[in-house]
Amino acid sequence: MGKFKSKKNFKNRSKSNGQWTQDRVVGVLKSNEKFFDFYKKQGLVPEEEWEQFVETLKKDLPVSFRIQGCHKDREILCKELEERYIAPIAASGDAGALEPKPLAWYSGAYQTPMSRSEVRAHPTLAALHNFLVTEAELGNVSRQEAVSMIPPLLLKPEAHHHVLDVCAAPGSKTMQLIEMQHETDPNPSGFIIANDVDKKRSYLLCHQVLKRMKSANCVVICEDGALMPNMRMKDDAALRFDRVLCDVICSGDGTMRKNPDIWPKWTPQEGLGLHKLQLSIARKSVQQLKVGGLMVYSTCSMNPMEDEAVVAQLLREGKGSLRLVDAHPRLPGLKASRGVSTWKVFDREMAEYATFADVPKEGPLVRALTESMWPPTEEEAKEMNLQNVMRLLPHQQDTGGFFVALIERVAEDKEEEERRRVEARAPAYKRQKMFKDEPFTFLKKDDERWDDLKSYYGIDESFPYENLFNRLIEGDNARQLFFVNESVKEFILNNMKTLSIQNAGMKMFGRNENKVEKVRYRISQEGVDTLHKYMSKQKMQIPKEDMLILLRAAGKQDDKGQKALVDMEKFEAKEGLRSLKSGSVVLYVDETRPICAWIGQRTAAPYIGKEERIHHLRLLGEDVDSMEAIEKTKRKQKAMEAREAAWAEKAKEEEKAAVKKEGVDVEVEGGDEGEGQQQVKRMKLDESADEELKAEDEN
Ligand SMILES: C[S@@+](CC[C@H](N)C(=O)[O-])C[C@H]1O[C@@H](n2cnc3c(N)ncnc32)[C@H](O)[C@@H]1O
Repeated sequence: MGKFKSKKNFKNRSKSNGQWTQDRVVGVLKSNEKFFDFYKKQGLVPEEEWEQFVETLKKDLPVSFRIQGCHKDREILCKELEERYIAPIAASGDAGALEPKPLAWYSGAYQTPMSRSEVRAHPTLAALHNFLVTEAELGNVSRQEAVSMIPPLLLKPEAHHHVLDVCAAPGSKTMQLIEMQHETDPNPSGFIIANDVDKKRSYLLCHQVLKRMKSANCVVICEDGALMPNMRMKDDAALRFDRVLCDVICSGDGTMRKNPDIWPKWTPQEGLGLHKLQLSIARKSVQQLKVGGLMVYSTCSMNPMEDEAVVAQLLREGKGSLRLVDAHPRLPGLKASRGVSTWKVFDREMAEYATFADVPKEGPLVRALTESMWPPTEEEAKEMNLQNVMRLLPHQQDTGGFFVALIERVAEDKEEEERRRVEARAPAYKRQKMFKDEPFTFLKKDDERWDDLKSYYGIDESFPYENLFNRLIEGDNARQLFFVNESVKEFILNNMKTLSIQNAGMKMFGRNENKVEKVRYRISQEGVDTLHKYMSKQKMQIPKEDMLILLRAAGKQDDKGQKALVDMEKFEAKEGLRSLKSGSVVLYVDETRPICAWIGQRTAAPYIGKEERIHHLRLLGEDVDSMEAIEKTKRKQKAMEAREAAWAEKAKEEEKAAVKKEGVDVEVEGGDEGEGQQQVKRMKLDESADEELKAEDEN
């Protein structure tokens, strides 16, 4: 349906009242008769709102974002955003440039009616866009779809809570949960277990969530949420969670504004096909909840098959142990429809089946459909209170479509308890996972590495060094040391034999490759905020002007393309700096904002990434617009090169496939592909997948 062959036909845009509308984008016709028929018949959208519903779905998704709730410089960032980036847009008088406005229901969150590509391309919004990109890379800003911010807000995790995020990648909600745990306590005693069944996506959680959030209380695991092994804490005590987020895989018909290719593909079959999987993930997830604990079940689909039908079956199976909490009063200012207790079941061709008994007993349908897909009886509906859930329709506040249910466990699930008791009696080897990961080795009391670090950096005895770990049995040679809080350590030690734990916490030290230095590890910027408070050596306050010299130079390169080192003579504090040992140091103007650096006898250089450098310069009052513009150009160039390389690779593959098809044995230039070439190819494919996931993560 609706695919256009020529690129010329791709765009058919018009602009009215300062708002873009699009009927077709990148070859996709934004229309689908089955979709319209299905949603009209479900009656989820009031008749008088139908036109507006459809019109909104056809528009590109507006850009929304929020400033990290627990960031120590949140107020400065909010002020910068308001005064430096938003106010000029409002003052520009440009009718096509619409400034972001605060969301009524979430402090620190904003939305502009403009789409991502419009914001990126509009000159008046260029500085804002660059600000968002830099700060999002550091986790200080989250470029997250507005409705996707709702589940963590309903869960409201507290600092001491144990939280499980069952389907976590790419991780925007995990980041929000981590943030919320840190809002009342900078060192929360609880933890967040972020899980995803997909290995690659769980790596993404490690690379983006753990790295960006710099938190000691998050663990990434890779398990099937529908078969999640039971988890334990000290003394073999069963681990039950205070909060569970079950943001399941879904048909995503609420994301059509962002993913227009869903339009032609959509049929009722998508929802039917996912219902069983969603139910099995949700069923296992709700079993992880302690009495009094809360679970959010959410989807970015508006289809009752994936939404109310799953929730209703959970309640039915819960036999009174679960209660549906009214989510609506918890977020005043948010417009949402209430859930429904009746809906219709259609097959792929839109044939309706009034009851499960009406499904033909022969043929594929009887295997595909289950009784749980049908609405509850009147009697059941009275008990279930499905009106308590939220359905967010795109036209209600110019967002994507979304569904959220807030479920409380009010009593133990007796059958589940019995299952767990039987399982606990099984011999330990039967409970172990099939594949072994690198073990987590925590530093011990007599660990030489700790003595080394303690004396070199003057780290106070009160620092919980036994919460540092590496991923090798013979730890002495480990490349990195990570730091976690006490409860994460307990979790890892009690579950690493049965769970596939990918990584945890923040990187605090990286191995020193420079043989001249007298210490094995240098300090990593990710861990410096936590560590520097315990340090008495290799740390120094410097004047603001010195810090500016250091950070400005960090972006420059010398003639040979090497990072430029700053001549020590340029610093006002040169005498003090020379009194430190050559190597890894922590420098600051204001002690709340330390940065890692390296000093030698004659030169110095910061040990931080480019975004971190821009961020620190911004906080020191420097105008960073031109630096961010340069970074944007570099990103564009890199993306273009990656695209060209991918096309070249694809063309080569196609050529090879065509030749093979003709039965001709061709010799690839330079001979057969060796293992090395194949490995490079695999790495390239991995990188391009990473880029795709990254793009998905950024709205
Ligand atoms: C809607 S996305 C989650 C989005 C995420 N919560 C966020 O806010 O960034 C669904 C995720 O579920 C994962 N998934 C699919 N089946 C799963 C299963 N059986 N167990 C755990 N995760 C699963 C997918 O890999 C996907 O990353």
